[in-house]
Amino acid sequence: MAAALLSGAEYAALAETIKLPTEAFVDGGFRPALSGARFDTTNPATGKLLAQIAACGPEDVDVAVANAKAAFEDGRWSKLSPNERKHILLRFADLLEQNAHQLAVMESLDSGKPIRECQNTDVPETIHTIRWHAELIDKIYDSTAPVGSNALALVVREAIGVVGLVLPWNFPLLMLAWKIGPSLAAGCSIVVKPAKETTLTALRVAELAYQAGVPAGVFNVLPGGGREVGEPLGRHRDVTMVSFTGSTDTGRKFLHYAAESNLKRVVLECGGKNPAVVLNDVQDLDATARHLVNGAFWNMGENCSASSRLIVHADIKCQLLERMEVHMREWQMGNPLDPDNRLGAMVSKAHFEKVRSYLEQAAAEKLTVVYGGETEKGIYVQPTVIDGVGQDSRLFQEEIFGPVLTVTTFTTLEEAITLANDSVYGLAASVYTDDLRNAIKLSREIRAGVVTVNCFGEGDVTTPFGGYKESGFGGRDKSQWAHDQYTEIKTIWIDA
Ligand SMILES: NC(=O)C1=CN([C@@H]2O[C@H](COP(=O)(O)OP(=O)(O)OC[C@H]3O[C@@H](n4cnc5c(N)ncnc54)[C@H](O)[C@@H]3O)[C@@H](O)[C@H]2O)C=CC1
Ligand code: BAL
Repeated sequence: MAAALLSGAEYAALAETIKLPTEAFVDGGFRPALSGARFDTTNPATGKLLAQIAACGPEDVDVAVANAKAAFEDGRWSKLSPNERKHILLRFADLLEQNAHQLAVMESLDSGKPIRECQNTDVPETIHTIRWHAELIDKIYDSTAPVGSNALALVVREAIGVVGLVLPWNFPLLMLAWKIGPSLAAGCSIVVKPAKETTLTALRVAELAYQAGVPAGVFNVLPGGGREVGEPLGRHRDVTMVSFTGSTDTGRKFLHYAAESNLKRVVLECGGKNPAVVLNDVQDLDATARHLVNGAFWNMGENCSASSRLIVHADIKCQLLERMEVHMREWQMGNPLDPDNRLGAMVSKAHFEKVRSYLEQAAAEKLTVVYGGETEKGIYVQPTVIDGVGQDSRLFQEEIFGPVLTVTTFTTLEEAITLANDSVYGLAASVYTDDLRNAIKLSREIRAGVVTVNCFGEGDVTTPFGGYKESGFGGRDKSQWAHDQYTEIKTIWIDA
């Protein structure tokens, strides 16, 4: 359950009093980068300096991985019984819950996300994810193979070893949870590399895990850049697996790092350009409009599964856009610490400029801006709907990762399927129809890892999340399938 929202004044007061973590977390304690280097982290909504954070490098990766490996090999975590790990992780979830307001404020300050989302979604989902994987771990059975009576063949799962978890900035807490939940439950030791833009909550979470009883060396966090920390982790020979969420371009690099080092397992959760297909049989246009607005603009569209391409039957486009406009008026934008706001700031000036460049591209292509289209204060982007976007437009093909929804029309179901699948990505899709046969056909024919019908979402912790095509590689986050990522399968054959 989410903790109750505070008032804007209470959040502002809390923001002033929180002691922000600034050091790397290695071997159970905070320590500066070995080089002594630091980088500035600012509040994107105000541009004000929040903290100067340890800027780790390859030498810090070596130390953290050595500690993680020592912890894995001596078994202080990996060889505890699943039940023992479960109890520590449940204590960890309780500590997260006790610090819910603090974590929500840190997340909002660091990323520009609206506090109401941090408090109502990111923090409670993070806690729920840790609890769910903790509860799962002592309920997964190993197997016996169907061999003859002269032997016993066991198929057992074992933790994969030292895992590098490389994170994006759009859901700093939740992506951390999706990866630490199953990896810690399985018994792995982990080295987390948060995005440089959003480091704070990962550091605090590691401290809370240690306080809950996760032993020193098991959960390490190294702030720093992709080149300085991400690449050395990806290339380290003692790292047996990397789980990554971020852009497809960077994901590709981890495959190179693995190929050029120790063939570590690589799991990638990358970009998306997700279609929302609306058929003209849909009865409840208002509910459809509400879901579409949520799908496109939740988290400012900084979401790999955002419904960013509306593919709508030509007959109902105008009515649908009118209904959507009504809902969009409810999405107030501004100070992320004001709980009335549903849209906050873009995560960084650089990302703001990227999103703005697509608004300029729309103008260059002479596309019709139906709603929004403006920026505010050099860091906010209005929720924007752009009509008449053809398949060849960059706006149709490229991941904008901002609050920009393109609109394209179709007249036949086959045309809708072709448009939906016309993407290098295949992460998520939504279909809106009251015809069950059409719902089944579209759900089956759209090449995406998650398809929602008459709603937008990513399922919950019980359902796997990951993509087809260039959206993903190697495994799934969430659900019992996430455990597959972090475990090896071993055969033990015993002759009679
Ligand atoms: N799938 C998703 O959820 C995300 C997608 N993106 C997409 O990527 C675009 C660019 O955002 P970025 O922050 O630049 O994403 P990114 O993919 O570069 O960053 C993700 C993580 O990879 C690390 N990294 C970056 N370069 C690396 C390298 N050469 N070797 C190892 N690690 C490296 C980063 O420090 C960060 O921790 C966004 O505009 C968006 O389109 C960004 C974040 C999340
Ligand atoms: N929406 C959760 C996955 C992601 O955006 O990275």
